[in-house]
Amino acid sequence: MAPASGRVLKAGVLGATGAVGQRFIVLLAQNPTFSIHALGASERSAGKPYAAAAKWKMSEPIPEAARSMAVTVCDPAHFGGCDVVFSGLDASVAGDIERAFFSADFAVFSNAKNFRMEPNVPLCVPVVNTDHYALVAGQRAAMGLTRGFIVTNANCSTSGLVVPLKALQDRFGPLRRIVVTTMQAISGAGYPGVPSLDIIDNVVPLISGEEPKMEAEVLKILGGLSADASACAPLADLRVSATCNRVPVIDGHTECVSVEFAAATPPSIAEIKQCLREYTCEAQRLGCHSAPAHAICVAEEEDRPQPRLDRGAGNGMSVTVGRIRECPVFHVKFTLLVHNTVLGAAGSSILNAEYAAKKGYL
Ligand SMILES: NC(=O)C1=CN([C@@H]2O[C@H](COP(=O)(O)OP(=O)(O)OC[C@H]3O[C@@H](n4cnc5c(N)ncnc54)[C@H](OP(=O)(O)O)[C@@H]3O)[C@@H](O)[C@H]2O)C=CC1
Ligand SMILES: N[C@@H](CC(=O)OP(=O)(O)O)C(=O)O
Repeated sequence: MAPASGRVLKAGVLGATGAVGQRFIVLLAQNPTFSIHALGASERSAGKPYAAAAKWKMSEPIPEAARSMAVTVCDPAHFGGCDVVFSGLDASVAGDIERAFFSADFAVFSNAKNFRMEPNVPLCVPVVNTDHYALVAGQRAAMGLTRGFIVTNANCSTSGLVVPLKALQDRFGPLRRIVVTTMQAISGAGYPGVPSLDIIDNVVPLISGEEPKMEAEVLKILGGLSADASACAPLADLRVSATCNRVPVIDGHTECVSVEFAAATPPSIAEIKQCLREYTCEAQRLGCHSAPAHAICVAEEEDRPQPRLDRGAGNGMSVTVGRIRECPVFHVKFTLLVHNTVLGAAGSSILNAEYAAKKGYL
């Protein structure tokens, strides 16, 4: 995809050495819209070549474009010339560092939780709610910025969940109640993450802070904006209950979902499957490079989706939905799979930035 400006955009990556940062490097090195221009991490990594600073965990080799680039601290002064800055920073430092970058007029695309629930910050899953970019104008006006803004992407489990929910909401009207139980991969906890003695041969029924995040983020993403587009307007009538578990899978979060529609007569299972198959989004229609051909892949096999078999769907940008069947308590239940570091993290940030480029925000 050529950006609106027709030139390749220079990208900086904050937190470039971490689990999400490494995924950014792999994806950006293959992306025609961006070139890798600057890499930032902590004082521990600063001054080292990227290959020495990152404990590389991707199955792809370290891209040549980044291998010998020097890592710097995350100071805007080191990111001059960047058209866009992607953040895979640890949440303990992301707030102050990301604020410093957008205050310095950089366009920031963040994976961290710190700004997600700010009313004037788009919490954008790029195959779901790119209409929330309308908030950017007010953000710039409020802060006196000309080029800078911040767009966040969602928690990795939220990112998968909202895709089929958006398709169902658009076609069949408001949803009333959602119950979701996740089985989340260990890469979601970053590196070194969960100790091996905790996770091998085991399931851990707690991911601290995850459940309230999911429950709140869904309402913001599926909601609208205020009439003057200055703030988001989260859904008020949808109730979401999440239970989150850590399982011994490397990549790919699996989620069991039950949905109740607000309508008295719910759609049939056949109508629901057709709706999910037919779902398309604006990023696809604009021809953004990272937009998957199918935002939702409907699996007909009775034992799918599975993380090892389905996490690569759409290069990690599709959500696979299977086991779609009637729910004796709510209306429908299904199982979905999302690649947590692609659509659930770096891939969404990159598609968000491709969308921003197409729409003239960059
Ligand atoms: N993993 C996932 O599936 C998802 C993660 N996220 C979010 O993305 C972010 C990154 O997660 P993840 O990659 O898993 O985490 P990691 O712990 O693997 O990586 C954290 C990164 O932050 C850097 N960092 C830590 N402290 C500092 C500091 N003081 N100054 C500058 N940089 C610092 C680290 O650099 P160094 O190597 O030098 O220490 C590293 O690059 C988090 O906010 C996380 O919540 C969101 C969705 C999904
Ligand atoms: N907590 C998620 C990953 C993550 O970091 O999410 P968040 O950015 O919402 O804190 C997981 O462990 O799988």
